This record gives sequence, C-alpha cells and structure tokens, in this order.
Amino acid sequence: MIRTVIEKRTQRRLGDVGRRRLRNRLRRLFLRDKSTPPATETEEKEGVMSSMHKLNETRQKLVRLVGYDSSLLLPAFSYLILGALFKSIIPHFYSACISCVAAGEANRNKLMLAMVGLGVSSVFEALFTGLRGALFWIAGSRANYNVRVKLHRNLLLQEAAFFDSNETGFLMSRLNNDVNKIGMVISYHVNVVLRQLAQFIFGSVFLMRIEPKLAMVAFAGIGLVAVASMLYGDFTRALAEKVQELFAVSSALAETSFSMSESVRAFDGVSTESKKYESSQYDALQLEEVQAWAYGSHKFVSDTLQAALQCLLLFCCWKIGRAGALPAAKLTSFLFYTNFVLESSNEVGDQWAKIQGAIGASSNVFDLISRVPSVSDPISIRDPLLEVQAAQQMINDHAVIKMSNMTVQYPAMDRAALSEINLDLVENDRVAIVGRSGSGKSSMLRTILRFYDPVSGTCSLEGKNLRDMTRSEIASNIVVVEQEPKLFPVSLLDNVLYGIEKDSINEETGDEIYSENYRALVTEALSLAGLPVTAKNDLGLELDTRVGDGGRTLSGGQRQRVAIARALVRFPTVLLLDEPTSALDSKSEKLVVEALKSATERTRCMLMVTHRLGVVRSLGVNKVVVLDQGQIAEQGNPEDLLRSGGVYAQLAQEQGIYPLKEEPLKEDEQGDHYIISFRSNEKLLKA
Ligand SMILES: Nc1ncnc2c1ncn2[C@@H]1O[C@H](COP(=O)(O)OP(=O)(O)OP(=O)(O)O)[C@@H](O)[C@H]1O
Repeated sequence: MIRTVIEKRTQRRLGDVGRRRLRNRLRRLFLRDKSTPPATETEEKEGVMSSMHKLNETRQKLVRLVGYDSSLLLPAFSYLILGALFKSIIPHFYSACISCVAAGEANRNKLMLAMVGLGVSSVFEALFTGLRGALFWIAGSRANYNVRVKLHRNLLLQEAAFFDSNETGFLMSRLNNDVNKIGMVISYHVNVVLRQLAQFIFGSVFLMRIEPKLAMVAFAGIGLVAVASMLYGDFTRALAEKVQELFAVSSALAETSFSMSESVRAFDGVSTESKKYESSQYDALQLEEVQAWAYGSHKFVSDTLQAALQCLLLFCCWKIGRAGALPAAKLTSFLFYTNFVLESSNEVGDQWAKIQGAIGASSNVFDLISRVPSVSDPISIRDPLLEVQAAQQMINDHAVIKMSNMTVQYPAMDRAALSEINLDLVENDRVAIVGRSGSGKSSMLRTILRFYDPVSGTCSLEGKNLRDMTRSEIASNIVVVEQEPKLFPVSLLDNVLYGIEKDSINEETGDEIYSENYRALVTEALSLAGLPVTAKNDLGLELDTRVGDGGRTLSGGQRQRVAIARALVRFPTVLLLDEPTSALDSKSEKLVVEALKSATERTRCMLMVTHRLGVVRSLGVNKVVVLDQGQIAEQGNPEDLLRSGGVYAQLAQEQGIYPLKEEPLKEDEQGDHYIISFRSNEKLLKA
C-alpha cells in the first residue's frame, strides 16, 4: 500500500522512460518479477534464510567492529547510561517545580530543593552527554579507519582477474562512500539509539511507578509504533543497498571519464560521457526520492499513531482524574514522562531505520573485506620432505623457468589464451616471444608473473611451482620492464627502489630514508640505464627529483630507463621485457637497448615479448618462440628460423628482416644502394 502511494507520487514527477525504469527497479527490489517463474516454497524459505543469514552476518561484523576498541567503548556506554539516567530524572524535578509554582507553594525550601535537583541533574546530563558524544565520535572514526585500511589491503591482494571485472571508480566508491556510512552508524546512529533506548527504559520505570495501568496502555501504543518502524527499516535497508550500488557504478563512470580525459577531449566525447554519468546519477536520484517519500510516510504514520496515543492517554487520565484517583502533581509528572518515553521510542524507530539503511549500504564492504583472492600466497606450512624434493628437482632440472602442459584461460574468455604450452628457459637463455596480435604473448608474461594461475599444467621457477611461491618470493626473482612503464609520483630514488624497505632514519625529521649504500646503488643503476644523475645532467634530474603522476614529467624513453634501473638494482633471476622499445623513437631505442643489455647481463635468463623483430638481433636473442592462437607454432635459433622460411621468417620479412648472410642489396627510387637494416623503418645508406 505504502509502496504504491510512493510509487505513484514519484512517478508523477518523472518522465515516461524514468517511470518505466523506476517501476522495474522497484519491482526487482520488492516484488517478484513476473517474467521469472515463481519460487517454490522451499526455494522461498531458502532465499529468506540466506538473506537473514547475510543480514545477521553483516550485523555481527559491525558489532565486531564496534567491539574492536573496548577501552573506548566501555566508558562511552557508561557515560551513555549515566547521561540517560540524569536526563530521565529531569522531568521528575521539572514537574515538581511546576507543581510548586502552580499551587503557589508557601514552602520556599520545597521549590528550592526541586530547582537544585533540576540544575544538578541537568549539569550531569550535559557532562555525560558531552563525554559520550566525543567517545562515540572517536569510535566511529576508528571504525572507519580500520575498515578502510583492511578493505584497501584486501583489494590490493585480489587477483588480476578481479580488477578485470571491477572498475577502479567502483572500488573507490566502496572505499569512501560505503565506509563513511559505517562510521556514521557507530558514531551517530548506534549512539543515539542506545541513548534513547536507555532513556526509554528509565522513563518507563518512572511511568510504571506513577500509574502502572496507564503505563501499560502507553506501552501497547508504543509497540504499535515500533512495528511500523521495523517495517520501514526493512524497506529502507533494501533501498539503501541499491542506492549505494548505483552510486558505485556512477563513480566508476566518472573515474573512467577523468582517466580518459585526453581521449574524451580528442574525440569530443564530453556530452557522451556526461550523458552516461547523468543517466546513472538519475537512476540513483529516483531511488533517493523513493527513500524520501518512504521516510515522509513513515514519519506521518508514526507521528499520527503517537498523537492518537497521547489523546487516548489524556482521555484515560481524565477518566481516572474524575474519579479523584489522579492528583494534579501526579498527572503533570505522568504526562511529562509519557512525552519523554514517546519521544525516545520515536527516535529509536527513526535511528533504527537509518542503521538498517547503513547496514544495507555497507554489506558490500564486508563482502569485499572477506573476499579470498583466487590467486594467493601458499599457506606456509614447512614440509621438509617437499623442500628436499624441490631442491632435488632444481639439481636435476636445469630449467630456470619451466612450463609443462600449461593452459591459461581468463575467466571472461570461453577459450584458452594459451593451450598446453611446454617450454624451458635455461641458464643464459635470451628468449623472444613473437607472434601476431592476440596470439597469447602477454598472457605468457602475466602467467610467469603469477598475475593469473594456469587452469591446468604448471609454470615453475627453478623447480618450484609458482603456486607454491609467495608474492614477495616471485617479486624478488622475477622483474618486468613494461612497454610504457608508469611511475609513482615520488622521487626517482623511491621509484627505482619501489617495494624495498627503507633502511635508515633522517636524524632531523625522524623520517625513514634510504641509506647512502642504496643511493650509490641507484646512482650506478640509473647511470647504466642511460639516465645519469651524478653530475648535474642537462635535464636537471637528481636522485630526489620528484616525477609527476604516472611519471608524466619524464619522456617515454626516460621512464623506460627508470624502469630498467629498477630491474638493474634487483639482480633478478628472470628479466621479463614487454615490448621494451616499441614506444620509442630510434635515438631513445638505441639508449634503451644499451641499458637492456646491461640489465640482461645481471640476470640468469631473459624473456622478451616483442613485435619489433629488429630488437631480437640487437639484444643477442638465442631462442625465438613463435606463438599462434595460444600455441607454440615454432621455436629455435632466430637465424635458423629465418633461413627455414617458416612463420618467423614470414613475420621478419614483413619487417624487412632477412637472414644475416642473405641480406639482399636493393636499389631505392633514386638509385642509391641500401641495406634493409634490422629495423624496418631505418634505411642505412650504403657507402
Ligand atoms: N584480461 C583479459 N581478460 C579476458 N581476455 C583477455 C584478457 N587479456 C587478454 N585476453 C585475451 O587473451 C588472448 C591473448 O591475449 P594477449 O594479450 O596475451 O595477446 P598478445 O599476443 O599479447 O597480443 P598483442 O600483441 O596485441 O599485445 C586474446 O584473445 C585477448 O582477447
């Protein structure tokens, strides 16, 4: 009934499309969709049970969060009860004062006593209210802090596929908006509910003492108001969950449009993006309007019920008073306490509904905090037998990286990105993975980095399955230089040593810093990488120069060299290069190739994904693996493959690369002779 009224009122203000969308949303939320078959009784019961179970779980998690800081919350609760107790005494003294004044009491002391009682209880009430308010506020802020830190950490621990299906803006919204709601529940709503509940209990005791029969009538009416509040609370919870969901979607859209702002500008997409954002905000607005009407209706119902109850009580008072059983002082006191109890119960109902709403909004946060990533560190139970076996395997097996029948499939894909791959990378191997776009090259790199686990088969490093290695073990052995490395908005030094703990303290500021040893290491690495910072270079770059967001204050080539320095300082077992030169001009490419040669010398083996086959020769690659539709099409020494006339030779010819001894001499349009060099776009005039 309430739903229909709200729906109608809201619909009147919305257009046709909005009306249809809102109706569908409400139907999905509260009514069974006619297009879906009706659930059986058992299914319905199971559904109700599971949603009750989820609700209970969320409540328990919230309570656990509240209980987190008992040293803070115990005094807060004590002050709350004391504050409520003093507040419930106030009407007693207040009505005593009024009785003295109204009756023209001759005894001044009686009035003074009532006034002192009123003053003292008011001061104590104010004191305890202040203390309670501050402590609950702190508790709420601490809960926010805990939840936010836990959520942020757990999100970072999630597997790469999780980020494929959850946009950054969506997660940011969970981290900010949803967590704020949790803090509000603790610092405000729970605080108010408990205070009002305590006041209600103390007030009820006074009521019972004054006139028990009338008090029972008041309680019956209050029970009725409580039922209305509970119904409204349930309605609000479901709505709030949906509204938060819509805000998260909206936030994801905004995040995408900001991060893609250059493309948006270049392709004149402002109105497209703005429309998308407006539409998602509009969906949320519709539900918020429903929330507002629901609140208004609830207020109307509960206030009307209360007014009716007050009239009824007054009538009863009149009847009892007529029989001479209720003196004026008692009547005043009873009416004061009736109002006091009614106000408290009303506020409990109001805040209860808000708590329900916040629980609905925060349930997703708890789901995310407790989400277990599908790619995670192994549980570290040391098994000496397994360790001996692994060491034995390392001795027997010369492979640094070994892929055995390895199949990789993304959750969002219905076919494998890599199928049954068998590949060994041994000591001193310099391997290039080549193949057409979409053949699975990057997927191989991501699997070696353990961003994804193979769905079958294994990938191991020095005889140890990657699944049995922790993230930190993998990171200290395998380093990647990406095609377009993104840098953190910190100093060059911090970027190169990213992930390595600071080992010294600045005596002046007390901040953690890197020691001189580390600074020397980074200076050497940057110099080897072709970005010297020793003598003041032309660019004015120093170790402590801060680079912009993503490294935007550096050129692509400079960013690449910082990334190479990052690899150089780590002396990794395996160096992975992802299209290391494809984003660079020929001058930067030369510098980067030199830097990569230095980095490669510091590793046991190197694996590079590349489209630009010229770099295969310049980096001294000894093995080329050609991928085609997720399978190894051919592999071998690059010069042998060039001569064999297979897939690699064909790819190379497309880029003007021929076997070394068979480099053809060609004549260009002006009659000059030139050799098609390693890089297709570079014609070196033959002297
Ligand atoms: N995160 C992902 N989720 C779902 N499918 C993916 C994902 N990444 C890649 N794919 C799919 O896996 C297949 C192999 O992609 P991959 O990126 O490994 O190819 P590639 O050889 O590196 O291509 P390119 O040379 O264009 O970078 C493609 O069909 C691609 O659509």
